[in-house]
Amino acid sequence: WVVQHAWRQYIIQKKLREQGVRGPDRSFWSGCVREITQMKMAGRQMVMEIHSHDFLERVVPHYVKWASQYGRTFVYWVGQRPRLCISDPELVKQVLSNKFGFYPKVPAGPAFMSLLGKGLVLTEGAEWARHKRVVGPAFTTDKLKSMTTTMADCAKSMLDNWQGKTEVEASKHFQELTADVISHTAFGSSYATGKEVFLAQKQLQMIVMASILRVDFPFKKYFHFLSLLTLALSAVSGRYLPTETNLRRWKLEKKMRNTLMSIIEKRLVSKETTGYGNDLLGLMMDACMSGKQGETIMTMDEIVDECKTFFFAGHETTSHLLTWSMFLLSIYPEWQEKLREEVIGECGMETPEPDKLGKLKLVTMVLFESLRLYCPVVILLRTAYKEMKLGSLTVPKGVDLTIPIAVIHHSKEFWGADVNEFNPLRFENGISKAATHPNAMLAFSIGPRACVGQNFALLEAKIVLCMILQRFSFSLSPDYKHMPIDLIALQPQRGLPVILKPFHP
Ligand code: HEM
Repeated sequence: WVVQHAWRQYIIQKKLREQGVRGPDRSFWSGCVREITQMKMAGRQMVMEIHSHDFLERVVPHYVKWASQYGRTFVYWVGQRPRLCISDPELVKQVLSNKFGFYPKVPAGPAFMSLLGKGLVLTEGAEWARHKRVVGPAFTTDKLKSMTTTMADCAKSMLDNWQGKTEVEASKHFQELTADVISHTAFGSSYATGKEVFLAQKQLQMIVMASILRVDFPFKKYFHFLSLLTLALSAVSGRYLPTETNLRRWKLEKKMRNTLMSIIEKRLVSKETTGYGNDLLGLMMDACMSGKQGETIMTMDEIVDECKTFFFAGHETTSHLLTWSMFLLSIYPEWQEKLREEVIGECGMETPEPDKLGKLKLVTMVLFESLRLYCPVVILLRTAYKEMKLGSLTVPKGVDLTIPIAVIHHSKEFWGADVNEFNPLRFENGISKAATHPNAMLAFSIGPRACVGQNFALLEAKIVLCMILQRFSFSLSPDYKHMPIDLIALQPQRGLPVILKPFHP
């Protein structure tokens, strides 16, 4: 096994080197993981100036260092796996737009699998297409419009809670709000039971995050000598041994599954009288049962996994979009004013209606600029299913491809000299004209695997921002520390404390 791996690594490295692709030194077992961890740990000590949006040295220091040493396309190793970093949007487009599945996602580890299940995010090929047929219809424009009132109601209860307060930790409130929205829109009247699933998933996520941050080898200090043994042990204990963490994980997984199954079974019983319901779950169940000749398109277990996927993919990312937008509007009060004027001009002090939301051009531009500067998803990973031609490169089979979204979003080459400045007007003529390459904006990814929930997220963020602007003016608290960190998604390491003042027109 060792010889086979060593040979494979040698061949891949040789093929890439012959094409001029270079990269840092690596150890056979851990690749470049130690160096990456050290650089990231050092990055985490940095506190940035509030108006500086160039967080790459802090969040992805290894890309900055290696791109400056080896050029924009370089190779590094994570354990046994080679990762080819590509940050040219033309190459990125070729990878993400491939319709034949030649660049599938890198297989998820057991921790992510337990968080998301085999839902839309983690499936491939025919299985993915089957899921997409069921999930896609739940996100059409009409279906989204019908969710506007629910979203506004959830935002209203958060803002009622802000009433009378002079300071709030906004990121915490946004996490609760987006969880509320997804629980309501996914489960409608079964919202309270649905929220239990969400709470279990949150705890599961803590376990996953802890395992990402902790390099947990039993004999860490003898790592060099016992690396094979320790890797094998940690792989086995990570998955199968009844360690304290695994026991907690299994218990939470069971709780999530049982709760979701009970909601689904109730819907099956009430189908004859009330139908499956008009929420995301109901729409999925409807699409699922309406196959040709009554055939079932997805099993109950698959619907359970899809619900987990919505929760996970749908609430964290959107809450960070809201957090970073609020941060930016706090430090650029002139933009806060412009947006308030636009919102009040279109919607007055009323709850925003779907047709009015479409007219809020400045709000949309600010959300895009926020997604560009502080993209919640920092990198995408794919793998070459077979030897592939990519631009002038031949990518050997089995090489993983890293697409560093944050690096592309902060590249002068595509966004111009003001790349690290907050300039929403760059989106005046739409996303495809904002940069020198039409696909330089990758916050929701592109191609067949692009985010299915992007319109949901933008709608929710618009409604919430509008309602905040109608009721409050806000600025950063002196306690805020500008420390963006990538913990599954990009977020402020110490939250976002903001000072609130009631707004009266
Ligand atoms: C600001 C908010 C959001 C951002 C920045 C975001 C970003 C992304 C990105 C970059 C991907 C591609 C991941 C990859 O290829 O590895 C993705 C996929 C996905 N997102 Fe989102 N997302 C957001 C909100 C949502 C919401 C609200 C939902 C659902 C309610 C959602 C559901 C999904 C799903 C199911 C996929 C997988 C699609 C597929 O593979 O076909 N996302 N998202």
